Amino acid sequence: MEKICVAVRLRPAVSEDSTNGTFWKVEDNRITLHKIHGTPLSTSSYAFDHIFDESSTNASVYELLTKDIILAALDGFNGTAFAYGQTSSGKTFTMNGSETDPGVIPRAVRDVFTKIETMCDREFLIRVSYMEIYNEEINDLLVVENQKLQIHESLERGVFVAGLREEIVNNAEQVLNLIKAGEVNRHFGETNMNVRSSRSHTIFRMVIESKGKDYNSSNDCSISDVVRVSVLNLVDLAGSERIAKTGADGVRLKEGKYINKSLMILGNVINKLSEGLKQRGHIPYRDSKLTRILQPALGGNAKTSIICTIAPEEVHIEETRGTLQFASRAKRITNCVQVNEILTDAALLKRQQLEIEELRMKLQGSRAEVLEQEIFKLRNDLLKYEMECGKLEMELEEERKSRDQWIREQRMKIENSSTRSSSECGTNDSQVPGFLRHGLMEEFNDINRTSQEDIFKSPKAAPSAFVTKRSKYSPLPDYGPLPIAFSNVADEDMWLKMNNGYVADLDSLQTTPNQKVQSFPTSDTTAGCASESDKYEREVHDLRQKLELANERIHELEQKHSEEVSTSKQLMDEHETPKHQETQVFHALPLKLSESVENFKDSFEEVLSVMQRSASDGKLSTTKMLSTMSEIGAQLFASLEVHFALNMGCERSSSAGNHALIDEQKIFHEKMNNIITSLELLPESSITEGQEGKHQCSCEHKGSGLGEETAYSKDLNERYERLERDVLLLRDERDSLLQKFSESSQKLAMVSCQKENALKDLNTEVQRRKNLEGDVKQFTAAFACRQKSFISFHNELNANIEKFRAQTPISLPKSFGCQDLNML
Ligand SMILES: Nc1ncnc2c1ncn2[C@@H]1O[C@H](COP(=O)(O)OP(=O)(O)OP(=O)(O)O)[C@@H](O)[C@H]1O
Repeated sequence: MEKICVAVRLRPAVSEDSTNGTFWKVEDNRITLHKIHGTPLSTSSYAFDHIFDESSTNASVYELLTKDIILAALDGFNGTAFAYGQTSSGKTFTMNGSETDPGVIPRAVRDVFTKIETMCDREFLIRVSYMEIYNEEINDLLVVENQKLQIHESLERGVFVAGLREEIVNNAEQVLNLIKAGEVNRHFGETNMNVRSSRSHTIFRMVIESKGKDYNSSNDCSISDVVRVSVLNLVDLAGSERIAKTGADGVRLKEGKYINKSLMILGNVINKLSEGLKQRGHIPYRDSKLTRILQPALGGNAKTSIICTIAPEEVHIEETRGTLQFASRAKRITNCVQVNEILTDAALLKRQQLEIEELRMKLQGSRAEVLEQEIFKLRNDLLKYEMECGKLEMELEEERKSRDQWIREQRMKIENSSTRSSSECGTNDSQVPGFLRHGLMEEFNDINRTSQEDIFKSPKAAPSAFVTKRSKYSPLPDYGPLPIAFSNVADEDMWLKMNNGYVADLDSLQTTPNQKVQSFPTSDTTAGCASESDKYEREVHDLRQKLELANERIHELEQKHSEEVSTSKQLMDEHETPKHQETQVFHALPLKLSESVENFKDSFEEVLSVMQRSASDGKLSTTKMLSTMSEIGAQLFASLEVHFALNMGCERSSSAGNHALIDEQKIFHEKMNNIITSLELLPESSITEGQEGKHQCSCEHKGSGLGEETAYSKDLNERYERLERDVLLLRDERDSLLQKFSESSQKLAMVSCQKENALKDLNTEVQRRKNLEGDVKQFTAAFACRQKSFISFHNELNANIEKFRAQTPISLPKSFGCQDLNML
């Protein structure tokens, strides 16, 4: 990565009164706007790689800024140098120069050829072209007829102008003459700012090709076979202009618009490139022909330098600031520079031959490595598969055991029953009817045999569902029993043998169980292949049988799972019912309590109304009233207490609880009725007594009656307060019940959640088993696939070697393989 080199050149002032208020002052690599006789303006201070003041010469600009790029171009690096600035700021003067002070381009041309002469060890081929971009059209300055040329891009040449004349040149004079000729065709025009203003951007291009002179005939790729190609662009841009200042109209105006537009796009590209790599996004190179052609120089593979020319006049201060800001942004751009080397056909051939040789050397080792890796992979696969088989075998063993157990039980039962029937009927075995004796004994002998022998051989008869189920594994009686240990079967040797000899189509076995394994003998099939083939066929069948067993097992597990699911559901339902009842009770409890209170309230009101009546009739003495009230209160609270206790105790809606409540209600009613009756049946005497007493009292103690009433109301207040407290207590009680209810609901939810998790686990287990089954199938398929690929690889290799032997004049050793051919 390399930063673009940016310099600023201040042209000498062209008018006397240019420094009235401010002036640009150059100090080392910094340029600052100063006030006349005053301080520098810190906001207008810029630093660059180089700053050339008014007294600078083109020679110094070239030496410091461009020479390195020109020399690097001779070493194969792309290079670009361009001048940027407002109109009349000295771009053309810098690039082309004058008779006395040649500019960058003539100096570069001379330097190129001077340097070439010193590079005796290399041969150079230099082609030059000269073009302009005028009103966004590319014209060839060396051939007037070549107008409106198009830009193309190719992998080999990158971005290029199609149809542009490229002149092969041998010396500097030749090039300078071509430039001179091209200058004639260039568009210049007069504006208020510049009598000879460039109306187009010009690009002088040198394509420098070189290769080493010494030729080394050894096998190594000689440096003379490597060609360096670099492109050197020396660009004189048209200057940005303010129409008000240039006074352009008509053609000049149109030109000015094109110039400004393309410079604006150049500014955009520079802006984008000056942003960080992450932020920059799309770079609009294609928005103008200028940026498209300069694309490699801007953020691409080129060493680039920019000379920004500025005018010192105060009147141009804004344009100068603009140019300096452009230069500041350009300073942040980095290019990725590398030598451009291409190979001649001979070099390519040599390099490829070397590579082939290297590969050939490696081949022996690499082939073995590849095979080893393959074997290692297969071994791993086999290990996995063996583990799976081991698992299946264990399951199978369990099945066997359970079946044997079942058979033993059945045998015992039969034996018992036959003993019973013999003793009951007074017969012995010989007396059992032949068909029965034969049937039973035959059947269980068969079962016994089946349990002891190969489980894949079906019993002759099917005495139970269990054996019937197992009998479906029987249609392969031709094959031997399962190998004792599967790990002994498929090993590295087996793979090697198989790949040397034949291949079994396991895919077809997968779909058509009864089909025989097909083998494909090759030219070097050995006699032992047939027996090997049989062995592998058997193994494949065994594997298939194991797979089927696994399927069966999975099926059983699924059944178990579904049974468990249904059991769980049942449990859930059972759990739900009491929960529902509980919920109902909890909801009903406050209602019941309020019902009870309501009932008591009715009874109490009834008694109170009787008492009020009696009191107003004068039937009831205060003492009696008080004692009756106390009695009623005591009864009421006692009954309420009982009610609450019953409601709480019997909240699970037991009918006994309800009956007790009703009974308690009845008792209370009876008591109240008794009180009412006793009040209504008060003897007249007592009333009179009471009245007299009352009268007496009123006469004798006028004030004491008032005292009684006050005590009475006080008593009532107290009772009222007590009742209120009780109501509060009841409310608290109700709240705590509700609290308990919500806690219980939460617990219930937790239990349900646990239940669901258990169900999920069960499902996962089933899924896992299914996946396992899939894996086993996949492995079987991969097994077959690998066999095929080994055979085809072998055949292809042989064919390629034969083909190559026939085609190539180079005699190759026998070990030369197909990889060498691919490389070629
Ligand atoms: N460093 C310099 N020393 C002496 N004269 C200069 C210098 N720079 C520019 N000039 C003079 O200033 C005038 C304008 O310069 P030039 O034509 O190079 O400007 P330009 O930037 O190319 O303008 P345009 O963009 O319009 O083509 C010319 O007469 C040129 O000789």
